[in-house]
Amino acid sequence: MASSTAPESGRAALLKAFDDSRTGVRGLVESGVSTVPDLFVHPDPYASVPLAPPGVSIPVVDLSLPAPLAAAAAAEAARDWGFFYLVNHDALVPSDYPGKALAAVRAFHELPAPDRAAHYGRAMDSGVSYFSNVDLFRSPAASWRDTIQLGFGPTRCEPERIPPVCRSEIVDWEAHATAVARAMMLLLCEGLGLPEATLEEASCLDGKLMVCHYYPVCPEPDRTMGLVPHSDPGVLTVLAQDRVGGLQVKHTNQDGQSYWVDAEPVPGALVINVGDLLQIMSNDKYKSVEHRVVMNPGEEARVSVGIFFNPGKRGESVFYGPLPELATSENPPKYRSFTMSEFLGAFLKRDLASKALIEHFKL
Ligand SMILES: O=C(O)CCC(=O)C(=O)O
Ligand SMILES: [Fe+2]
Repeated sequence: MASSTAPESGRAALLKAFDDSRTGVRGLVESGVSTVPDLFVHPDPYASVPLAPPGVSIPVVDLSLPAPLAAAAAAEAARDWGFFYLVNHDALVPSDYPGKALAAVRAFHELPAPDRAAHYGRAMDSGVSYFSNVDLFRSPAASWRDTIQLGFGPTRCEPERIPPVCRSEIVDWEAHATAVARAMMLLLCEGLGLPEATLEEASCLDGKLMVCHYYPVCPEPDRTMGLVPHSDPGVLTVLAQDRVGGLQVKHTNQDGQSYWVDAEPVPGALVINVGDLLQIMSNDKYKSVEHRVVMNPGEEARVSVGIFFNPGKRGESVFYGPLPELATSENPPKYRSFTMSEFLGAFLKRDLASKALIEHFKL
């Protein structure tokens, strides 16, 4: 591997060779790497912001509470943390999910290399792709992660393109997670004093991208990251994680101190988070916050499945911005309006890191 001072062209050639291997980071591990290759080395990945003191945790929203109480809890969590655990969602999610989907995704990523390689590629024409690092050719350092990505709206992927080993579980989970997202959007609207169908009527359940991540075991966990700090661009994310752990959420407390809080796996809990578009639509009432995935030092690879919910209406005459009810003369709009093609274009131009997307639309 090239040293970190290798000329840019050397790095580009190494990235291409890695991508051409078609087997992802899991393939590197299978080939027996005992160090993190330079392409994946992040300079001082864990330096900037300290870890939270023990006992600090993201809030919990209990769906078995009466609706007004659950709405108040969701609104408070979305305002103060941008993240929460959702528990007691058994009216919406069968008890064998999301476990069945997580196990099926693991089974895909642990298929023999040639079977995975057959699916590898970055094109999303069929709505399904398997690759390592969505921003591989744009980011300063690659991360220790492989992903199956699937579009479920506004155009739905061709189900027969989903690898058979995880096909039915992924399709089932998409339906269950959508039921959860609908319930969350109702609560979050209620928490803003809006008619409960406001977000759904703005088509926010109709654009869906699913990411099925696999974070292989890492020989030098302190030198790389699973996923760099970023905020999610969409409206709302529903995330299921297995029991390995590694997700961290940045939180600033009332004294203005920022730290990373472990979103440890909680059995029976989903993780829900606010995306940049919901921060914009809520005119900053709700916050989209940075999160990242650190490498776990253990002997087990981590699996997570996220679904990003976005507006499905993409026409050039459909504009998104602060909801009119929330942008008043006392509380003027903090963002300008834009079409989804402008929004997604701005998102695709950057690497994953930073919250620059929201700044781009700030008034
Ligand atoms: O793997 C995780 O826990 C987080 C994934 C995530 O933040 C993302 O895909 O945007
Ligand atoms: Fe994320």
